[in-house]
Amino acid sequence: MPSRPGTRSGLKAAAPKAAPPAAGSARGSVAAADADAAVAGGDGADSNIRVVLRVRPPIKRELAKGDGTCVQVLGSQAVRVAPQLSSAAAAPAAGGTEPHMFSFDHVAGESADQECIFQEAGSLIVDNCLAGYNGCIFAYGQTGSGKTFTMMGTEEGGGAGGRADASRGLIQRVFEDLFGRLAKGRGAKYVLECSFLEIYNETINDLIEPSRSNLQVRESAEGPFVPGLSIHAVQRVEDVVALLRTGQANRRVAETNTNERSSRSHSVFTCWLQSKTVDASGSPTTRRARLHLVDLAGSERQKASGAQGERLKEATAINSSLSVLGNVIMRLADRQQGRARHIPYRDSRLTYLLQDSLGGNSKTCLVANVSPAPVNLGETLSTLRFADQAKRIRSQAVLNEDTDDRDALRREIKRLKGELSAARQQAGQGHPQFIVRRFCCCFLPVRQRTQQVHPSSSAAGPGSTPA
Ligand SMILES: Nc1ncnc2c1ncn2[C@@H]1O[C@H](COP(=O)(O)OP(=O)(O)OP(=O)(O)O)[C@@H](O)[C@H]1O
Repeated sequence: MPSRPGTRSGLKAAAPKAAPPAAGSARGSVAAADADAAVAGGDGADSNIRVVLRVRPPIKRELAKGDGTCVQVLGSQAVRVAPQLSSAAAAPAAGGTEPHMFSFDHVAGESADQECIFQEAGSLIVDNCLAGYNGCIFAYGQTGSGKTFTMMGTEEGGGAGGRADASRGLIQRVFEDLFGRLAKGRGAKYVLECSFLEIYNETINDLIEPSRSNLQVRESAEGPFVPGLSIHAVQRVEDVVALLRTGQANRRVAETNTNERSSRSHSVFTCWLQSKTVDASGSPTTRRARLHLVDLAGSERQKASGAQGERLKEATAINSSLSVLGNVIMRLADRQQGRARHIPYRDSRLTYLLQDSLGGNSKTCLVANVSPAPVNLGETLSTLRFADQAKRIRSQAVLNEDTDDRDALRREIKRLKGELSAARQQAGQGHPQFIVRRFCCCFLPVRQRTQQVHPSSSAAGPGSTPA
């Protein structure tokens, strides 16, 4: 089983409701992790958060207004933002203020398709995951900037389903790549399990089994986890798509002035992978990785979104948790420059749950989404500043790998056999009690030794602490 706190705490892996695994077993024994590919993948333990910027095309409403654009993509890594830039003209319009320049690992313009975003944001994370590193991809940006489009694709319910559909999202593509790579393996085994939750008004709810609501975050040696969350074994991409559909259907979505289908909660799709490979000499290696795929709710200005009542309450919770996220990122970036900083992870459920992915044991990629419309200039600049700070954060991912060193085991067996044969020889010369004592002294704690080998001994009285 993958090393995940839910398993260790005794939580049983729930059977996937939407897509039962192939008959008999929850384990993926049909395919194998390709050890060579897994080892070759990954980019080492230390790396900065990778930042990919995606500028979505103008939507109908924005085109109808005819305001042009405020974002200009300059090559594959730079972007310029100014109050009014037409996509044809490079210079800011007359009276425009100084443009703001930003650079990122990759900048995807309006024409970039979903596959391009997968190649830039997902592919390396899959490499790292197979190599045994935890990973996280999170989509950030103002409401209506394209986060859900990026992560889930267009079809309602998550992922477009058909593999030929070009609009399927990043999460589906990550699993297509992952399963494809696992299937190329030779003889090794893997186990893949997933969960899907939302953080709505600071409450954690299970998106696959909605009766599991108001869940808590706990910490374990392997990072934060959510006890009580249902966990589902998956064996093929279709299982993942079914989970995404079920979860998206249960996620809170509502119409606002700025987005017809605005996500009112943060969603976190998590998968745990454990793969076991055997090298040419017969030595097995087990690798584990946890991958968070996060579609954040978008920041919104009350005036623009027209939120009232329940919508306003949601917007306030969204904005406040995003503000904690911004604060965490700012402080982590400060810390990178040598300034001592307390990181307020516990100020929101989102940052508490994702603390490992933000400043710790994870390979993380941020997909920052922006709208090109001049009316969104303020929000676009704020997203770009957030992304600019995120790219300065360096995480130290830990390789989750166990290698059984057969040679070492053989040497140990040989040594123990030698000791046993020496003890036998001595036994021929001494009293049998001596052998029993010698054996017990090796394997029992002092107190038990005293009581079992010398039941009448008073050297260790009741209540005394073993040495
Ligand atoms: N790259 C893109 N190409 C075409 N259409 C896009 C693209 N990105 C977003 N859209 C469209 O823009 C609209 C808003 O996108 P989406 O719902 O993904 O935004 P969001 O950031 O998730 O918003 P919210 O935070 O309110 O949930 C949708 O109609 C979506 O189809």
